[in-house]
Amino acid sequence: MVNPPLILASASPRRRELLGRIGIEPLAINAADIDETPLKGEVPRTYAVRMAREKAIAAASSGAFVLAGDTVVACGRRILPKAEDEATARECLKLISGRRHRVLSAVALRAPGGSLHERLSETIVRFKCLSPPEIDGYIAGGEWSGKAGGYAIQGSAEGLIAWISGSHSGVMGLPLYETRSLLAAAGFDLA
Ligand SMILES: Cc1cn([C@H]2C[C@H](O)[C@@H](COP(=O)(O)OP(=O)(O)OP(=O)(O)O)O2)c(=O)[nH]c1=O
Repeated sequence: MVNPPLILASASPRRRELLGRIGIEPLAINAADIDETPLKGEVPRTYAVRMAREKAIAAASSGAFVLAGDTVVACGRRILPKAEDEATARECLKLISGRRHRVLSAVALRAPGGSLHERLSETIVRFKCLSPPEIDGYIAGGEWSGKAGGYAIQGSAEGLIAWISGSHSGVMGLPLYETRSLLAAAGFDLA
């Protein structure tokens, strides 16, 4: 069976790499530029799914599958920002130090006919209690840049993570189990 083309609606090189791990090479990358402001009172899981869905809709292309993802780090009901500067990254690390937080990673698929389907992965992560020198060292390394919650599990932060329950690929940005099952349910041939 020949699949319709698949477009990845993401500027994230990690999402492309993760997709490659399950043998899928997108025909094109069409990063969606959407308003990522959470709605008033919006809870993290609803927000993550809505963002993934809106990215898939924004990159819609007739006759193609469009895949999008969104990864949100949450402390209780609080949605942590994507760290774009050192001060934000530092604030996030102080908040998640020594306690559990959740990583909600949503994936949305727009099928060639226009129907939309989503899946959500939820992972619980616990960092060790971070000392001030550990926080300084992590900040100096710069791996936090552009990452939700101010860290990247795929880098040196893994040495600071005491425990994780859920999906490692989900924390990185694209939950592969959910992605595969979403594609299979929509009739994409993964053979
Ligand atoms: C927590 C965590 C997040 N991240 C990344 C994944 C996402 O790229 C980013 C969260 O932002 P997203 O808005 O999910 O994605 P993005 O802006 O990078 O890309 P696009 O919207 O174009 O698809 O944080 C990691 O790479 N590792 C981690 O451990």
